[in-house]
Amino acid sequence: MKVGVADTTFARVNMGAIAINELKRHASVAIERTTVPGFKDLPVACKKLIEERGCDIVIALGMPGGQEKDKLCAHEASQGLMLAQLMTNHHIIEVFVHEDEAGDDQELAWLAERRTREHAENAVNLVLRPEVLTRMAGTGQRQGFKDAGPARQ
Ligand SMILES: Cc1nc2c(=O)[nH]c(=O)nc-2n(C[C@H](O)[C@H](O)[C@H](O)CO)c1C
Repeated sequence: MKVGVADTTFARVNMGAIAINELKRHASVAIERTTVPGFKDLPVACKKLIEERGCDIVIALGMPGGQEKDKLCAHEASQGLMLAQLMTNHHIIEVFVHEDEAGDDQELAWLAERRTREHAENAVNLVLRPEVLTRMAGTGQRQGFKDAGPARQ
């Protein structure tokens, strides 16, 4: 199995390094990494990781800033990532941590690390152990902040 890790220089946390560290904790996988300036550059970077570097799945790591134009661009980048998935028929796990989700730098660093680690584990499970995800169906998992948990009647 080969996992692609695509991250950005715009992000204020080294999310790529965290993802690689977490991937190695869960499986013996080959890893291909690429770093681009910002999240709008991620879709083609992910497509190239799949088509040219043979990745089975890619983790796309980005950090939208707090301004309105950043949020609009994040939506566009997200659509690009979905298109890249459909064009390649491979999963690209989008891990975006919005700067304004956190109250301060410390919480931003914590959130980026938690969300990245949890999604790195999801990526391994999606390809190698899909039954693990099926066992967690409907359990209200969240990546980063606390899980929502299952709804009760
Ligand atoms: C407005 C803007 N906001 C962000 C952002 O919040 N996060 C991010 O990663 N990148 C941003 N960028 C840069 C674009 O994603 C891209 O790198 C440039 O437009 C060059 O293609 C832009 C242009």
